[in-house]
Amino acid sequence: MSDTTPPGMQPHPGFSEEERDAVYRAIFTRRDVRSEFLPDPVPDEVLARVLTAAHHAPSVGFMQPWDFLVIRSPAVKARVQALYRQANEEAAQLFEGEKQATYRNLKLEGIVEAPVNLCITCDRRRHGPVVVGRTHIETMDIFSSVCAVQNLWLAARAEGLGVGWVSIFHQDALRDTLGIPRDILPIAYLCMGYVSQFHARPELEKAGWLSRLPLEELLHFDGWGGAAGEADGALLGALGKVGVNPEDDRRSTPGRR
Ligand SMILES: Cc1cc2c(cc1C)N(C[C@H](O)[C@H](O)[C@H](O)COP(=O)(O)O)c1[nH]c(=O)[nH]c(=O)c1N2
Repeated sequence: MSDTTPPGMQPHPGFSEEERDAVYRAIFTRRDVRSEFLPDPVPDEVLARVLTAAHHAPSVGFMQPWDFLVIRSPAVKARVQALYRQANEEAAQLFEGEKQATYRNLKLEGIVEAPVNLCITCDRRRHGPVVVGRTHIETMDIFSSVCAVQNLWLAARAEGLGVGWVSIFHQDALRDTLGIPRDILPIAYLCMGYVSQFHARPELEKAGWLSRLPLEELLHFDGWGGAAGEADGALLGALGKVGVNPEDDRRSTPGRR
């Protein structure tokens, strides 16, 4: 197979069925984790793999605008958690009545329990003001850093590691606490570690906050609001057959394989 591969090209574009299924399994079983972290340390080889996966994300103009802060110090984590608590109190006030009570019952971070915290940033000036692909939409650098977050999140899931994204912070306060320069944007604060188990469905869905929207209702054909034509019927039929994730919570996937 590789005999005919031209230099600089990959030997074969396809995945075996098993490899393909493993990718989808990582996607469909990835969860935002807040409560199930175990204290077990994350081996450096594993951390190196998920960070390298993040660094191999796509980026506008190959800008690679990210940096990765690896936070393991309990003192730093405690300071970050204090920022979260203050912001979360402000957040709770934004909801009224029963919704506020439900909000207050949600656990929305695992900063101290997770053995590793990561902050992924975006250097908006990396490689100068003109970047291929970012000439008209300036926020493309931010989107690129988010791609790194997603790569890391999926790689972590494949490693049996849970990741929780915490975004309830004043951005400047987070910057100051972590010594991040003013011109660098903190994109994601992530809590990561091995977990006792992964929830089968998003926790916000389990808590009755919101549920997954039907994908069919989010599809538009040949323009915004475009209805499905005859040619689109097979796609709509196929959507219903995609095996995703057991809806049954009892079948939550074990953290370690
Ligand atoms: C940009 C961004 C920001 C946040 C999140 C996600 C993303 C993409 N999520 C996680 C979010 O609640 C979760 O992804 C959804 O509820 C769907 O659940 P699963 O990720 O499928 O488990 C999240 N979760 C949380 O507990 N505290 C938070 O501050 C945030 N912030």
